[in-house]
Amino acid sequence: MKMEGKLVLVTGGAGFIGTHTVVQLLKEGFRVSIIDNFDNSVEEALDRVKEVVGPALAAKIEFHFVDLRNKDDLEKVFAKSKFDGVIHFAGRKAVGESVEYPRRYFDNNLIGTINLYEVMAKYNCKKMVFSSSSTVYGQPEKIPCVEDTELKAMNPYGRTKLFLEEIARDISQAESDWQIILLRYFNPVAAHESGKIGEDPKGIPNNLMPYIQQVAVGRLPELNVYGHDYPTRDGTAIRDYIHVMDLADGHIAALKKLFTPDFKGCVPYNLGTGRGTSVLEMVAAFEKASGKKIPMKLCPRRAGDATAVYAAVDKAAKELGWKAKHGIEEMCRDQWNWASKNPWGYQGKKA
Ligand SMILES: NC(=O)c1ccc[n+]([C@@H]2O[C@H](COP(=O)([O-])OP(=O)(O)OC[C@H]3O[C@@H](n4cnc5c(N)ncnc54)[C@H](O)[C@@H]3O)[C@@H](O)[C@H]2O)c1
Ligand SMILES: O=c1ccn([C@@H]2O[C@H](COP(=O)(O)OP(=O)(O)O[C@H]3O[C@H](CO)[C@H](O)[C@H](O)[C@H]3O)[C@@H](O)[C@H]2O)c(=O)[nH]1
Repeated sequence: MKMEGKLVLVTGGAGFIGTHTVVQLLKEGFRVSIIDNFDNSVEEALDRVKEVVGPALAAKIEFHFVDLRNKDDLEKVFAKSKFDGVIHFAGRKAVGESVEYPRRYFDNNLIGTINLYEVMAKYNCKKMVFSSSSTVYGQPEKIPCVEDTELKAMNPYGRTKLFLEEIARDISQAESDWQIILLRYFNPVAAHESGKIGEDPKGIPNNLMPYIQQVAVGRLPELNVYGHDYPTRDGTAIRDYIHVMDLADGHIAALKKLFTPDFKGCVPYNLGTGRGTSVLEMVAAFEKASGKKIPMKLCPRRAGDATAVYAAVDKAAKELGWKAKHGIEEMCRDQWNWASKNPWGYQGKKA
């Protein structure tokens, strides 16, 4: 299907998954309009995206410094351009922070998204790809997680994703002209093969791969392994890590699906590999890819962590024609390529 020239609004386009998806959208022929407030990102990330795609495709990007919670600013963006669809990444995503500051999460994730739906409706733009998360499966009783199992939130961040899924379902039930795809990401890792863009968390990382990366480059002394008494093959917890470029391609597949005449309503899809990897296996793969030793400390379990989570991948394969291509070795290779070229992230080491 020809996507040439279609204009997509990407909220949170300066963030980790957003930057990688913008690269793939441009390569696919889309024009891209980005909204971001740099709450968890920096302008340099967008300059790097332009470097990666080159000047001809870079000319197809426009950027709006807008906070989704400001509905008037959001309206101005919609008043200027007619969008063919929206990919909605913008939001806060740290579980621990959400437990400590729940209102921050309800304010940003809920109000921002509700504003977006209101303005999309007003400007008759009704195709949406929404960033959901495997967090909506809670502590899954059955793995692999299939899309139509009962959903459960374990913390305020997870609750915002669950509420926003429910809101999407309600809207599409009441107004049949909406077409919405909910993408439930498993554990996104790695970086673009160029090593020019990647994940650059502010402060001490919460997630495993950015933490390992910072140990490897000497920013942190050792990795705390949270839990070594899980009923798994080596005692550490199991997750479904997915290369961010596969994830980006999953968004292209979802967007294309929204442009097919037969697509109706609001449909969830898992984006994972279907394969589980333990913490120790991930560390070993990273050590091999980087040639760096990762010192580790075995620690008690982290509150709220599930033993094992991985995706059922058949639905996305069958209905979106999408499958993850990269394995753990390639994920670690590309993570290290980004880390070794940018040990202190986009902005270098602060004096
Ligand atoms: N990375 C993961 O592990 C993961 C897993 C599952 C789901 N998700 C979801 O995917 C989405 C993208 O995640 P990411 O890892 O790229 O996060 P990220 O923090 O790197 O990117 C989010 C971007 O949104 C922007 N933003 C936040 N609030 C905004 C607002 N009110 N207005 C405008 N811009 C705003 C931030 O500045 C940032 O650039 C999020 O919704 C997240 O919850 C991420
Ligand atoms: O320093 C660390 C960080 C993590 N882990 C372990 O590594 C595994 C993965 O942890 P992450 O924090 O990287 O990922 P989670 O699966 O806990 O959760 C992340 O991915 C989910 C999607 O599956 C949700 O989106 C959630 O919001 C997001 O934080 C867990 O067993 C965790 O205990 C460590 O041992 N040490």
